[in-house]
Amino acid sequence: MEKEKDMEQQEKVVYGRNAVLELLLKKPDSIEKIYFQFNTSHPKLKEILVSARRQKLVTGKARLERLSLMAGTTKHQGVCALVSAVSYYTIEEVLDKPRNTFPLLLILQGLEDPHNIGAIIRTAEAVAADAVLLIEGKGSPVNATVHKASAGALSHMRVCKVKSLVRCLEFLHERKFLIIAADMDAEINYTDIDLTKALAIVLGAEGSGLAPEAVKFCDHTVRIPMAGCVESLNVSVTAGVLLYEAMRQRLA
Ligand SMILES: C[S@@+](CC[C@H](N)C(=O)[O-])C[C@H]1O[C@@H](n2cnc3c(N)ncnc32)[C@H](O)[C@@H]1O
Repeated sequence: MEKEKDMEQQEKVVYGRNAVLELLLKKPDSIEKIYFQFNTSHPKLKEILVSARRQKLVTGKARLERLSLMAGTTKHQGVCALVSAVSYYTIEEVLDKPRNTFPLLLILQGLEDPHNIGAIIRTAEAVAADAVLLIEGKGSPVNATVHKASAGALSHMRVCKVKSLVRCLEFLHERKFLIIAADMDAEINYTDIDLTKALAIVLGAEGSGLAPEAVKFCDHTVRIPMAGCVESLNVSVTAGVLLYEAMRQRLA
């Protein structure tokens, strides 16, 4: 209970019809969830609901009262938005000011578990990667659990939210990036690839794995060999192995 309360305090709540609508129109990327009081028929609430559904923002009403209390008011006018504290970057912004001569990017393709995302951001920061990219509308948003699991790394690591995986990969190809996708069934061993040039690593989701378009638009799929009985590694462990191999090669 204490832990849950602590997590909630790291989240920001925006309440009221005009404020939420404004946010939906101007900064929809910053919204994690919108909570409604469905028994109201105010036209602006309907407008918010339609827009929220169009933008695939999950809605619910269970926590509305609690959120409005956190916001310090009960005058929520029937709607509250939970806003992430993270400011997302564009890939162009990242590449205009790269951290590395040959940038190193991680693309998380719809990861559902915020603990994994946080752990990956932590490792990405440990190797001074340039950015972690998320796909809009796929997987978990950057929420309080991600913040916590990143152990502060989120304040240093740039996070981008891209609209389309395919367009992102095409863009990176144009910028001469080598794109590899981590796949336990791949033929190429991850140590057999030169990871020293501009590099983007695509990681698949915990349950569904890599999307076919990730495989189609990457240069290589690579495997981390496994000797035991399990079918795959945890995705954050995969990220750690690949990022440290990239760092090892770059420092050699
Ligand atoms: C838990 S796995 C996904 C397992 C999923 N059930 C499947 O069938 O693809 C999550 C992601 O971690 C990466 N991964 C896990 N084990 C790997 C390995 N041995 N080699 C390369 N990538 C791996 C892949 O990107 C995979 O999509």
